[in-house]
Amino acid sequence: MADITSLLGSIQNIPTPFYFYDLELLGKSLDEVKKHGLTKGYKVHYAMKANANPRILEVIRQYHLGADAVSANEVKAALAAGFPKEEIVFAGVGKSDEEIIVGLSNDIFCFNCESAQEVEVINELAGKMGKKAKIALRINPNVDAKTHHYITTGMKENKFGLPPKEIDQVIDKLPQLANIQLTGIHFHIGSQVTSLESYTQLAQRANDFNVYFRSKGIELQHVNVGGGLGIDYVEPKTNPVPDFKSYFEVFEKQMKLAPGQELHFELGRAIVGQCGSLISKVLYNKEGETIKFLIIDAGMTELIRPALYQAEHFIENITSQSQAFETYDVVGPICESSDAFRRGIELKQSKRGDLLAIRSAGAYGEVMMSRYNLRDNAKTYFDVDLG
Ligand SMILES: Cc1ncc(COP(=O)(O)O)c(C=O)c1O
Ligand SMILES: N[C@@H](CCCC[NH3+])C(=O)O
Repeated sequence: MADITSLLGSIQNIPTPFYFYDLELLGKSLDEVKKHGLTKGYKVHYAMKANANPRILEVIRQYHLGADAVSANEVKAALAAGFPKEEIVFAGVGKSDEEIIVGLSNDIFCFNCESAQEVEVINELAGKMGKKAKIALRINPNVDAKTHHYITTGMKENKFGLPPKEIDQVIDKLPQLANIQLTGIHFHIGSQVTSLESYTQLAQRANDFNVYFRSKGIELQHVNVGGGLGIDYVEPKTNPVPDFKSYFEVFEKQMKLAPGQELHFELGRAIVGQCGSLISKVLYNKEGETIKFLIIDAGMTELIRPALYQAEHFIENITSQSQAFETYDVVGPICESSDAFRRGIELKQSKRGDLLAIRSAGAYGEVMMSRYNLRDNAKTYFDVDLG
């Protein structure tokens, strides 16, 4: 495996902090997606919001995944990376008219719609352009994803998906919407989901809705069960590839599709999460009354997940020669108290100049960087270019 620890000789002069991507590991995850998902005839649209680095997109495209975009710019980035237009889904709770027009002009596969009003707006814009837009309705399945409350999306009352009362409203209106073709239904229960039981419930709810639409005379071409499969943030080195086999098996066992109906997925984090590490240098050791701080040169500007969701990423000192361990709070340089990566963790004794690897940073890392404090964006490096 082309991990950063085998490339230390090549990275000594790279300015920190930087993102390091292990494309070999990315390939291993994609091999599993292919083996347990694609070969069963499932369509997987990669959720680009997790990581839209062009090199990452290029690798993912080689495995013939489609793209799940949530902005016009993501649609454009998918096209630029070579994803065929008929394999691009455009999702998102608040698509602007301009963004919808980008999707329509490019004849993308489908818009995942999240309100009755959005369906009408797409119909109107498509009409003006002389097009027929394919849509899927995102339905709120009311399934508890048992994940952080900031990233659970499928419960009864939240901004995502159609509230149940709007489903019939859309179905009843369909005959008047001449520029809309309803081709599917869509669900997504949340992110970093580790309970397969939640997916079993989702599959059962998806079956119920599938039957309901058929009872209304609507033959759906696809059922999209979203993404959200979680990764192991605690022991990323033991479990570098998520258990795609068990994940896809849940749907294989549970889904009752009509003949010819396709099953679609939108995975992001599970595909790219473990292949990225944020590499940062120790700037200072500071001793409080009881706490030993390691002040490092990466902060919430490079990886916001700990500050935003109290997420805990595995951290290791990859250059220390010491055999002794110490307990540290690893904190960033930003003027915010929440700018802390981990508190009270054991690391090899660390000193100014040592390099730390913050693991599992391939998803929602680089894409969520900010320039707060006018910091420069971290650059990205790939295993295949080093060593
Ligand atoms: C609608 C939708 N689809 C797919 C995803 C991808 O999720 P994940 O990266 O957790 O697989 C998300 C993000 O949670 C989402 O909101
Ligand atoms: N950005 C979040 C997840 C949100 C997923 C997008 N719907 C994270 O880092 O975990």
